[in-house]
Amino acid sequence: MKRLDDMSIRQDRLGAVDWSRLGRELDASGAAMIPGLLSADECQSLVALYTDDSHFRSRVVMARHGFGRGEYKYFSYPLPGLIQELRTRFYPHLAPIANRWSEAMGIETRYPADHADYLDRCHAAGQQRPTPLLLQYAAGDYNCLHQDLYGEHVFPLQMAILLSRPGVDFSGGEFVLTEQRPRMQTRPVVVPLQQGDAVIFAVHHRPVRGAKGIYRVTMRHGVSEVRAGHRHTAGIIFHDAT
Ligand SMILES: O=C(O)CCC(=O)C(=O)O
Ligand SMILES: [Fe+2]
Repeated sequence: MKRLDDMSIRQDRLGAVDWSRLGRELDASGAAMIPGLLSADECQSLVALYTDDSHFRSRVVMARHGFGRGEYKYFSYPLPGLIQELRTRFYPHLAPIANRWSEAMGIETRYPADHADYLDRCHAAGQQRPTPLLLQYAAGDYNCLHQDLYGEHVFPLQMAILLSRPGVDFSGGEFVLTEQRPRMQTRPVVVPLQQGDAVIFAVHHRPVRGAKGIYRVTMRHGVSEVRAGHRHTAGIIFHDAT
């Protein structure tokens, strides 16, 4: 297993991401998958970090807060190399989509091209604590539908990466999104992730073009019950927390 700080995502894997497809899928449904973003080795290295508390600022037991069942840990700064790299290298591709969404929804916020500049804005507003996290679920665990909001500043897209193998390490535990449309019933979406696959999705709102113009839908995400085994994920949120 490689040491995480020596790791850097292979250029070809980021180079292989079809950013225009990603943008089209996000515009159409509020979520887009990136198959095979991380190797099995990289996934295992991230899972192995979970038990080493020197990497984390806090641990949350979900049942204590009514969030579901299972637990997660927020990384501390400096982030492990791979997580830092994913966060800074994805952001510039997502900021134009975020800006397009702001404009479509009539929101004034615009996002700078570089993640460091966006973090400066969060930090100046008192959102200084890192939000990337690792989640761990055992049989019977689940994650209630939620939105990862941590203050006034919200970057409207986030990423989750499945680190475990469905059908081998765990069963059940599907990544779920819901979309609540004005005056309509809520639409569910299941994202069929394999180990190393990432999903980019809307944090809380996204614009949808309807017959009478653009309207705003509310998104939530969660995880259905894990039926057997253990499931790990990495979450990358682009705003920091108060
Ligand atoms: O475990 C998952 O797939 C969901 C993780 C999550 O809620 C997040 O990354 O924000
Ligand atoms: Fe989440």
